[in-house]
Amino acid sequence: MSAAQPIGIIGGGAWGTALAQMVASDGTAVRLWAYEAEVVDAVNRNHANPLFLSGVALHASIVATGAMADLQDCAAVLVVAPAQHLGRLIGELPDHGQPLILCSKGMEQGSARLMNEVVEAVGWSGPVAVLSGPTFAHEVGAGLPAAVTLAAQDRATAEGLAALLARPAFRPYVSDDVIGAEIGGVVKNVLAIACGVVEGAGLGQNARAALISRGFAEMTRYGLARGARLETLAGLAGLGDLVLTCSSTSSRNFSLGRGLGEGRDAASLMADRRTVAEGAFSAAVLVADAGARGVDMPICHAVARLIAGEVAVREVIGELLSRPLTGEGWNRLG
Ligand SMILES: NC(=O)c1ccc[n+]([C@@H]2O[C@H](COP(=O)([O-])OP(=O)(O)OC[C@H]3O[C@@H](n4cnc5c(N)ncnc54)[C@H](O)[C@@H]3O)[C@@H](O)[C@H]2O)c1
Ligand SMILES: O=P(O)(O)OC[C@H](O)CO
Repeated sequence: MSAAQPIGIIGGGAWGTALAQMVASDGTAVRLWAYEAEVVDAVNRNHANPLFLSGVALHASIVATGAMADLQDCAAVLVVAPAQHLGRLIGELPDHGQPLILCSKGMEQGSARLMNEVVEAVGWSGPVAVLSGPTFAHEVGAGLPAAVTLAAQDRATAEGLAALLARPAFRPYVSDDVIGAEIGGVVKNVLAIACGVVEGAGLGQNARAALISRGFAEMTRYGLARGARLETLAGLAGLGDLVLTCSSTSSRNFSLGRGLGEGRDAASLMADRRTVAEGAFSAAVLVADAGARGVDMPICHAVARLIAGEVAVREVIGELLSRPLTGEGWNRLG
């Protein structure tokens, strides 16, 4: 890794573009791979990405490309593609052992793989890290302060990448808990949909707070079952991101849930959007994987059924409220 080399980014959506802006804020050269030719064109001609991050004047050191080979000499590559496309895109990136920093928050449908497991299956030869935390793209793009978890199995790798990415308004906290950092992001997206439903159905703020607390218990049960550490789940990538995403209509997951709570159906809500609400793609595979591990996730299960159109909002709320009374501890399975 050398500071003189450019930093690569795969994904010209809101988050990839905001990260490009953050990295370039000290003059660092950034190569931004984007799927849409119109994004490549707008970044290179107008230093803007009106399709995904409007209103941000991008630094001139950000150069966009549609050719993955243009990222091969980068010091590190941030991977910010939607989770269902990540494996395919990394397979197109020339592998010279450069570090990958996974910034997507999702689980692969079919395989139930977390993003670091997808990369492992591709056979990437270099170090792999996960960057996750409470970070709305439009705020980071505007240069507002944010803190994230940056996790890699090898602590020296995490520290090196944290030094490469840290900026005055962007503060990575290093960790060696890759699984915990990923699970926080996956589960909070599903729970944010549930919180949106609570808002859309007008169930009140008490219900929202209860859902965040019981949702965190689900995140913790599942995370611990997969070997994550409690301190990670209670940190930026877990509870921190859960609180952010469950509290704001800036969240695409929350706003999808709000539409469901207002009585619209998932298929039409999803068809209406260009942006990705990862929780809609992760919910079913997450609860299936949790079930296979003997972990009960009733709120996430309710979201999966709503997304699939299997149940109406009123019905699912009635089911959740009529579950048998139980203890509050997060180590119990049910
Ligand atoms: N937006 C945020 O605030 C934010 C913050 C943290 C993490 N994330 C995560 O970052 C990831 C990317 O989200 P985003 O917000 O940057 O995206 P976005 O919702 O702004 O845009 C959609 C993205 O999907 C891409 N895309 C669509 N079809 C594609 C295809 N067939 N192949 C490859 N790419 C395709 C588009 O090019 C675009 O980059 C997600 O996993 C998300 O959870 C987002
Ligand atoms: O808009 P959302 O719901 O994808 O959330 C964006 C980020 O993950 C918040 O940290």
